Amino acid sequence: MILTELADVLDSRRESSPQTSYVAQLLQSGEDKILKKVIEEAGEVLMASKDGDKHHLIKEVADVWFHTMVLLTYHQIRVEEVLQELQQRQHVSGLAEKASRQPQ
Ligand SMILES: N=c1c2ncn([C@@H]3O[C@H](COP(=O)(O)OP(=O)(O)OP(=O)(O)O)[C@@H](O)[C@H]3O)c2ncn1[C@@H]1O[C@H](COP(=O)(O)O)[C@@H](O)[C@H]1O
Repeated sequence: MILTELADVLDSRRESSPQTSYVAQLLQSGEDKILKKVIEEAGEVLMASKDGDKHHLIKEVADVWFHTMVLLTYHQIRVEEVLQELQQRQHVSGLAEKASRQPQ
């Protein structure tokens, strides 16, 4: 799956030179620089959503996903842990399911 493959590449960049790798550059710049990129890209998602160009929005969401994955790599958290969290929520929540359990 693309997210786990990307996570493997990001992990491998821990050892890379910042001169040849954007990810190594970010990881070595530290948490604040990575957080700044996440916030910056989230702002760009907002603008892309408002401008009504779906292709632009797709690109900006990809940028946010990518930079949040760099943040996970920085904290040595695997993307599978986030995927697992989302998967668990499928069984936990759901307004429709809650409504179906309410007495009529
Ligand atoms: N998915 C991406 C990806 N998306 C965006 N970017 C880079 O993110 C950077 C930031 O984009 P911006 O538009 O914000 O550019 P900027 O404002 O000049 O950047 P800053 O100076 O603020 O950091 C650009 O340099 C893009 O090339 C990415 N760089 C890498 N990847 C993936 O990460 C892998 C490893 O990359 P390297 O570490 O560079 O080999 C690659 O194989 C790709 O799969």
